[in-house]
Amino acid sequence: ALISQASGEAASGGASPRQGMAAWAEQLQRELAGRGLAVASVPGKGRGLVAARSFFPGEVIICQEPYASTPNRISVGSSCDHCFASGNLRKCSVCRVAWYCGSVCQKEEWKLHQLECQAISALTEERKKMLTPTIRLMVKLILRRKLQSEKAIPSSATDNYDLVDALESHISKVDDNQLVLYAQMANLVQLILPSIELDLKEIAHTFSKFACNAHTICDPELRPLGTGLFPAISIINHSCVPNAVLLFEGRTAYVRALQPLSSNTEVSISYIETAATTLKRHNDLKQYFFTCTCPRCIKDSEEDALLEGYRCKDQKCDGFLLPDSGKKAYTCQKCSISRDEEEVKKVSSEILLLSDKASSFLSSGNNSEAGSVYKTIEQLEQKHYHSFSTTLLHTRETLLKVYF
Ligand SMILES: C[S@@+](CC[C@H](N)C(=O)[O-])C[C@H]1O[C@@H](n2cnc3c(N)ncnc32)[C@H](O)[C@@H]1O
Repeated sequence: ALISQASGEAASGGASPRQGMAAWAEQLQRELAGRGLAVASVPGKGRGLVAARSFFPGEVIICQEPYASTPNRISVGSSCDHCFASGNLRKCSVCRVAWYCGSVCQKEEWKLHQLECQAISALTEERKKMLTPTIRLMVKLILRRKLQSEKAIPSSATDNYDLVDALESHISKVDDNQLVLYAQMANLVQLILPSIELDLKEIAHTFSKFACNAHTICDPELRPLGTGLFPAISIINHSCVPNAVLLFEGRTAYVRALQPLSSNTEVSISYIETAATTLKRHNDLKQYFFTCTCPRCIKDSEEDALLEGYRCKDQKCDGFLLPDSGKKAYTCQKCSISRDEEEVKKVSSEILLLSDKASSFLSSGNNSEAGSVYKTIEQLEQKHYHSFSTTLLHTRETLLKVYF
C-alpha cells in the first residue's frame, strides 16, 4: 500500500501529480528501485523511504556521502574537513580555516575548497570569527551547487541540488526570532560570497531545512565530529522504536536494518536519544515540528515511570513509583503511598523547561548561569526522583563538567 502511493507529488516535493514526476524525482526512484527502495507519500509524515524488498538485520539499506559537510569546531582543527579523521591534521596555509589529514583528502576537496578558500581569505579577522559550522555548511552547499550547475563536478541521481530543494523546511512554523536569525545568517553568507547573487529568502529557508534534515556525523563511539546534509537519507522518517539505525564510517552515512524488514515496510530511524521518557523525546523532537505517534509514544506511562525513577513522597522511604491507572496516580512499590499523576507530570515538565534553559546557557558558553540553573534542577530532582534515577545522575555529571 505504501509503495502504490509513491506518486510524482510525493517524490517531486509537492508538484501536482498531473504535471507528472519531475525528471530528477524519476531518476531518484529508478536509482532507489535498483537498491530495493522507493520514496512514498506516508500519511501524516510527508515523504518516506519504503523497502521494496526484504532486508536482513545488519544489512545496509542505503548509504550516502554528504552533499555538504563541515567539522564541528572549525577553528581548532579537531577533524579533517573531508574524511573527519583526527590526528596529523594540517591547516590550509591560505585561509587557515580548513584542516586536512593528508594530500588525498585535500585533493578530494580541492575544487570546492578553492572557491571557499578565496572567499574566506578575503574576510577580515573579525568576520572570520563569524564562520560558525552552520554558516560554513551553507557556504559549501552554495559552492557545490554552483560547481555542479557549471558541470565542473559530476552530479548523480542521489547527489544533486534538486534533492536539497525538495527537503522539508517547515518555514511557516518557524518563530519570528528564529526567522530574524536566519535572515541575519543569510546576509552574512552573502557577505562571504559577494560574487554570487543569492536569493536571501531561499538561503533563510535552507537554514530552516538544516534544522530538520541535517545529521550529526559521529565517530564509532558516537562522539559528534561534524554536520552533514545527506538528502537521500533525509527522506527517512523518525520512530522512537526504529527498524533501522544511522551510522557513519568517516564521511559516509550508512543506514542498516535493526531487524528483518519485509517488502513494503517503511524504513525508520531515530532522530533523537531513544533512552528517554515520552515527554523528553517529544521535547527533543520539537525542532522537527511533529508529534511522534509511534507505538511507544501512544503506550501507557509505565515505561516512563521506570525510565524516570520517580521517588516516594515520603522522603524516608526509598521505594520507586509505578503508575496506577485506576487512581490516576503513581504508587510507591514499597509503602503504597501515592503521588498525584498531574503533580508528577507538572514537576517533570518544569524540570524539562529548566534543562532546556540550562543547556542553551551551556552551548552559548555561559557556564556560571548554566551552573546555577543546573543546581536548581538538581534540588528539584532530589525531591522528585529516586537517588538511582539516571536523570538525577546525569544532572550531577553535568554539574561536575560545568564546575571542573
Ligand atoms: C528528515 S525529514 C523526513 C522526510 C520528510 N517526511 C519529507 O517529506 O521530506 C523530517 C520531517 O519529516 C516529518 N516526519 C518525520 N518523522 C515523522 C513522524 N514519525 N511523524 C510525522 N512526521 C514525521 C516531519 O515533518 C519532520 O520535520
